[in-house]
Amino acid sequence: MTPTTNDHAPGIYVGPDPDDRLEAAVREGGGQVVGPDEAVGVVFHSAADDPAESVGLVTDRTRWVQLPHAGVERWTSNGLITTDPVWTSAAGAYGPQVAEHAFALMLAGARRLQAAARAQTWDRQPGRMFMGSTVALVGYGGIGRCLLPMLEPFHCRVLAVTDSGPVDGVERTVSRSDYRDVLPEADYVVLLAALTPQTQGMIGAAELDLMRDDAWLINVGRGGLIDTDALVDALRGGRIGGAALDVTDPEPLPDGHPLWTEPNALITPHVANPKDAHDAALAQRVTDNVRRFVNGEPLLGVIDPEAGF
Ligand SMILES: NC(=O)C1=CN([C@@H]2O[C@H](COP(=O)(O)OP(=O)(O)OC[C@H]3O[C@@H](n4cnc5c(N)ncnc54)[C@H](O)[C@@H]3O)[C@@H](O)[C@H]2O)C=CC1
Ligand SMILES: O=C(O)C(=O)COP(=O)(O)O
Repeated sequence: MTPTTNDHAPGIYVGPDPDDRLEAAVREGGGQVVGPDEAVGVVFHSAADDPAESVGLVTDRTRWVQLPHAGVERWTSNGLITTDPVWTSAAGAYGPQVAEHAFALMLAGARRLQAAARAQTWDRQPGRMFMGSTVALVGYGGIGRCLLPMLEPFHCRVLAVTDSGPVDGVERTVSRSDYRDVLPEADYVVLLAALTPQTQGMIGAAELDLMRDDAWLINVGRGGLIDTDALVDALRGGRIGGAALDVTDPEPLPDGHPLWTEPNALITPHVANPKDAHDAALAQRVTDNVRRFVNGEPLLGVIDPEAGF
């Protein structure tokens, strides 16, 4: 650890294990790296996987805690998030890589890549064009904002579910409580919402029935947004076109689970945020937020304990 020369820089603890890259990110933002007892800021890196254990590192001196995840349901559901100290997530920081993965899953569904990869025989069943599709973005946060411009060259008609008002470049915006309205229209329903008590199981049997029978359900948010048993039934009954999921419930998806073998299901094992891209984006978020903390400016990704994200 290189000692900082500025004694007035706020003390930030990076833990629970040392992490050279994040310590460098703290110094880059104008903080100094200190032990947990002296720290006014705490930065947890991706190894901080046990909320209950990690929360013991937050002390009476702590004024700010940075989590490494965009989705923080494991922390909010334990009631560990407060407004004092303020807690921040990495919401939005992983937008480019996760949006790219969501885009890949849509194209794979359109072009039947999951079927071709499994076929092992010259079975010439064509896919379809993605160009000109109707895409519903269910949740419009950091990932949604990165996905929208990727759809533009494909001349997609985009519907967005958000309570933040009309979105530029989107044909129609509906409020969160009306999200079911977009389901019958979409060729691709893309789940990008945080997992909260309101969004848990938001896609169940009734919502799958609202979807077109050739529509694909894409999930890069959290597995718990979908009722998995209802999805398996809908796929078996041909009630939707297919499902491409980077996140599942349960997760990890156990070997032998029906989703592994459903012909129109495509599973990637929570890899939308590759490690190199994750680490670089988290370091940048830490630098940005330390700089804001030093300057008394609003932090990025402040978690609302009531809303759950
Ligand atoms: N597959 C992966 O590797 C990754 C998954 N994620 C997941 O994606 C989620 C979104 O990430 P970001 O866009 O960065 O976070 P974000 O916090 O910027 O966006 C979350 C969005 O959820 C929306 N939302 C909340 N309640 C809703 C409701 N009832 N109906 C519709 N939308 C609702 C919010 O309006 C917000 O726009 C995260 O919460 C996380 O669970 C994030 C990063 C990587
Ligand atoms: O940040 C998130 O919410 C993610 O899903 C990214 O993956 P992780 O939870 O860091 O393994």
